[in-house]
Amino acid sequence: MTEHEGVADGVEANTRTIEASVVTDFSDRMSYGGYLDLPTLLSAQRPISRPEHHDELLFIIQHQTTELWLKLVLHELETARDLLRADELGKALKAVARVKHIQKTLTEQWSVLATLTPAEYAQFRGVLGNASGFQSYQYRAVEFVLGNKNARMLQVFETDPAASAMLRAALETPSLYDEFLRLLARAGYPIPAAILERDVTQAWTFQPELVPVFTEIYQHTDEHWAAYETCEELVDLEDNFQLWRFRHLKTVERIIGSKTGTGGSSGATFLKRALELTFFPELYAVRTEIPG
Ligand code: HEM
Ligand SMILES: N[C@@H](CC(=O)c1ccccc1NC=O)C(=O)O
Repeated sequence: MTEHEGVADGVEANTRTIEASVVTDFSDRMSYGGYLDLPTLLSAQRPISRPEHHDELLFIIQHQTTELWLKLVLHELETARDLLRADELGKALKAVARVKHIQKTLTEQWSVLATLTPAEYAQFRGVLGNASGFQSYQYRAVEFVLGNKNARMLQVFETDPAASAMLRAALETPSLYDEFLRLLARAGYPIPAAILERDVTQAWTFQPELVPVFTEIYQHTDEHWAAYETCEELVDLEDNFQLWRFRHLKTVERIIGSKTGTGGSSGATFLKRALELTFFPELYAVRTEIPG
């Protein structure tokens, strides 16, 4: 046993001796909480139910952690898109790999919220008014970067100039898929000019002329390895995105059944329709074309 400032510690006391070299004076130094701005972060959970409902904190933290991860997803996808524009394919794939791990974390995270029962949620759902995840501008920006553009989604942000400006920029910027196709064209792949010059503010729709291009890539993978690998990474992104949507739907069904949403939609029925949206339809169509 060792003695430290008169307090017994060590193995017997089941405490750890703090080494003398450990820094304790932060009057003039960067600290953990200072660097991370914890006072701001940890004062941003403000339940509004009165009397305060125990489970509202879970609800808030589930959403805030999702928004934090979405901030990083957006940052990485924008970087990946810019790297594709600069013909830096390897670096772009590195960013996509990180996004895939975040998506898995976000999908897993639904199990925490699923511990909220219908009766518990009903006790504070009323205070949410018309607030809804439908108004998540970061979620919408991620959909836009992946190519599912929809100018009508900007309507709900009319009273939020910063969110509107951010989303309008995302709407008007070529998507990750647009930049991949442009990269393929620069590398000599026969991507039709009309696709390369498309109005990038419109939602991507299925382009049958691309399927033979991808079929060639998928049938002769050795000759087209970089393109092939990128295609499969994009399919992973879409697959992961759909899994998140599916878990959202199933969590919603178990908590509010088929009630209408606070955002004004039909609820689960509306969310089910999102499962039919697709980012990279040609990369799924190519599967049908592989002989065998
Ligand atoms: C008790 C938990 C939840 C319920 C009951 C719920 C319910 C709903 C409903 C009914 C909608 C449709 C829009 C509406 O009319 O409100 C919706 C949309 C949405 N929610 Fe949730 N939600 C829950 C948790 C979450 C969480 C934790 C997130 C994470 C940020 C989230 C993100 C979204 C997004 C992004 C949309 C728009 C989806 C789309 O456009 O397809 N939701 N939610
Ligand atoms: N749309 C949900 C409410 C909801 O989940 C929500 C409310 C405020 C802030 C974020 C939310 N999350 C997802 O929609 C509902 O209808 O119960």
